[in-house]
Amino acid sequence: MRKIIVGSRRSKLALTQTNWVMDQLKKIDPSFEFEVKEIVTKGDKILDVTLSKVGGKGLFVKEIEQAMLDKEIDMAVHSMKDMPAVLPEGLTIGCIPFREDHRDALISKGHVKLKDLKPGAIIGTSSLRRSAQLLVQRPDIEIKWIRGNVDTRLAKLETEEYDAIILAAAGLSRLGWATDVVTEFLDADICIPAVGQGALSIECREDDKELLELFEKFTCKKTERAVRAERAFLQKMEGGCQVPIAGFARIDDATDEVVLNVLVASPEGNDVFKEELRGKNPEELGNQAADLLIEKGAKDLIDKVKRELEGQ
Ligand SMILES: NCc1[nH]cc(CCC(=O)O)c1CC(=O)O
Repeated sequence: MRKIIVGSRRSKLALTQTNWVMDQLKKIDPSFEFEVKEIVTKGDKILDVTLSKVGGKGLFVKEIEQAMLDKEIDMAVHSMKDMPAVLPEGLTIGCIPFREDHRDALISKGHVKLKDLKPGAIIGTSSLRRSAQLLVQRPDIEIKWIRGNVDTRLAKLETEEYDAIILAAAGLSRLGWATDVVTEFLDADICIPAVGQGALSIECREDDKELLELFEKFTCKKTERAVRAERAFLQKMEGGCQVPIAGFARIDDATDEVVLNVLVASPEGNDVFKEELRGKNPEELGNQAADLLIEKGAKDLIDKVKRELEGQ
């Protein structure tokens, strides 16, 4: 019997996801034992600054990865969308389980839909991706940054001046919120999700054969293929948090192709580069999608936003 130490952030969402994965793995092979080790990451300590200004995605993941390399922990469960495009040497995403809801959800006071919100309505989000795409639909609304975990944000909708907030549907359901809190699920034609949104990433050391063998039985091949296309796109696009970038792929069962929707936009939603591509090979498709956006001018946009940030 091998005891696996599972590193997790201390947030309710992280612990819920981690415990769920541990239960599932235990069911698949009862000869493994699992124990959680909580790790407080930099991203959890910084609560009052926009994430993009303090170093983006990696913040939630880096310290957990270091603990894995140091063998203090054996594996970790992350929200796929929090994973940087490139992993440190020696670690691998050993398992991508079945992805449930990939969509963003609008939650508004009085259940008013996006198209019916009054002009000047205040929407809470701290995601450039969400704000840019909302502004494309509704240039007359106002975006106000909001921070905190999912439950905190829902509380702020009640107590602060927000008319609506946007959250990932997957996070809500994992935390036990019934779908009726959601006013409107936003489909990819309105708001393309973040790369990996709704999916989980189970990370371990590359040479941990035993765990990798176990993970194989918990992998969802379709989700894995889709996420590989999304992440290839992300990597090629060099997307940090500074520029709104979105990518979502699904499998078309009729043709067995990966269908990838991607977007790069200016923060205000004035310039939008958006494409849908299909193909058999996920990595090729992701690269192709990035090349296409770059050719259309998305790279200039990214460089411009980077220069503006550096000049600040
Ligand atoms: N930004 C933080 C974050 N990281 C993962 C989720 C949960 C959903 C998911 O796994 O994609 C959330 C909450 C949210 O965006 O509403």
